[in-house]
Amino acid sequence: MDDFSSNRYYELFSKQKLNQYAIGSRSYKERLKTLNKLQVAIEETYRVQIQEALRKDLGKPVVETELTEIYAIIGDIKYAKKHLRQWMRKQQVETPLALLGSSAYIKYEPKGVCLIISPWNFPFNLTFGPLVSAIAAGNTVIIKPSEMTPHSSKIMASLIGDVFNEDHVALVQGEVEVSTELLKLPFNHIFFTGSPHVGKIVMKAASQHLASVTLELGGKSPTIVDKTANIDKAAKKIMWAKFLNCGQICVSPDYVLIDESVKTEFISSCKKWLQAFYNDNPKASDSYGRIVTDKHFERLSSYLENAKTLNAKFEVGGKMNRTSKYIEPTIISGLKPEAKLLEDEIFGPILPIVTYKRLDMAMAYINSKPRPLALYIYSKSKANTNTIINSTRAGGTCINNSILHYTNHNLPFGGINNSGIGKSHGFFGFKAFSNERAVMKQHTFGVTELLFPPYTGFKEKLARLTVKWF
Ligand SMILES: NC(=O)c1ccc[n+]([C@@H]2O[C@H](COP(=O)([O-])OP(=O)(O)OC[C@H]3O[C@@H](n4cnc5c(N)ncnc54)[C@H](O)[C@@H]3O)[C@@H](O)[C@H]2O)c1
Repeated sequence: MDDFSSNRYYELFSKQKLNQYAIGSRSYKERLKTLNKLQVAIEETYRVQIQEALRKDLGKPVVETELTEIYAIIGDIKYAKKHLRQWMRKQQVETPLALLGSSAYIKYEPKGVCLIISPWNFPFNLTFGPLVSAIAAGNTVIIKPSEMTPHSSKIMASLIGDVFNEDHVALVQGEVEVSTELLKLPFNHIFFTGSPHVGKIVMKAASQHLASVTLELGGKSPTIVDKTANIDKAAKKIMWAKFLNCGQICVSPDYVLIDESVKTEFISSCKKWLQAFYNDNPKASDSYGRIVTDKHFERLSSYLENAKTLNAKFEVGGKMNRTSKYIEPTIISGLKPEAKLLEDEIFGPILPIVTYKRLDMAMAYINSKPRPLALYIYSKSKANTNTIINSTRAGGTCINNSILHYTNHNLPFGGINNSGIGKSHGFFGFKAFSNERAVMKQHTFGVTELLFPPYTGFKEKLARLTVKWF
């Protein structure tokens, strides 16, 4: 249901604006208490409701919900709780000789009133993940989840209402108009997760108030499989990663670039693993999801039509059912460069296979496209792996696996240019929602005072000395 009223948003925003200093000055222990409250609500009170909502919105199997939504958020909360005291501490920095008699530190202070706009593919994970960073950093927050997963949004609204006062954290539901109205408000920081297309709209709106932004976007994440790779293991991991959440993951392997000499072996291993994962019948399998909306189903089926028109080879799958929004795990080779599957981010259970003759050709292909969020490498060769990493650019990379770099809280998560701006997770998320305030304190007489006007010949010599020696 749309919660659409610009006055209501202005009121909410104003309440949070007034309250931000009280929230921001809460102690470590108080922030910890808030994180604990959120953890209990997710882990205990709402756990079953979260599972049910995701089953209704995305046909998500319970195991996937547990791992990719509940475990992911609880992991974020636990990590933040473990490190928060240290993150909140003043970070002392060195003092250069020229500033003798002073000391300095960095204070991570809350940015203020923040907006989180989240997508539908992991509705809980991608809403609560940034929220954990935002509240750990001491901000107030307005959240706008995706309209495409209404059951999840409803549960999140209820959970947020239970845990927070609305002058600290509030959730508003609705479609594009709601985001548009919210984006008119002078937020201190906007954290957006979604498509590059909408990311540009968000950045433009943010520029009106010079709000800082974190943009977690998408794009085509390539997977290179070279001829030294363990082909069977690579196929197993890629089949898992590609068809998890029906391919509707920002870091899903979008397409495979494979040495032409190992393509046949790879495809036959892929077939074997798909049969094993889904008992040779994904449609009847509890382990396989569905496409989120009719619109996305139509988009994906148009890609398959386009591939057929261009005489591509369907190595696996291709069957669809409009009513249940089912698309079979599908692998396609022999695509012409102009195929839609090689142009748009797929975000669905279709895997194009592109062959290369030489590794440098694979890298040139990747570098001819916008910079990806993730680049995966399957190889036993250290030299090949290093060459690929050094000759390409990507938000993140996983070697001999896919997706899992996302789950390590010690790594920054985010894209580069078209795939995103800024980083999240762990300390990087805390930093995204903090202003790094530079504080310098003069204790005694400062050397710089010797250089105050009037500028005598002695001071000129002193200035030269400073440039030379300090
Ligand atoms: N980098 C990441 O962490 C990450 C994670 C998940 C998804 N994604 C990306 O998100 C995309 C899929 O998600 P989606 O379809 O929900 O993305 P989307 O960009 O269509 O929507 C994301 C959010 O923006 C809002 N929105 C849509 N149009 C808007 C507009 N014109 N103005 C303001 N707000 C608007 C939506 O209501 C939703 O809440 C893919 O590109 C995927 O790669 C990125």
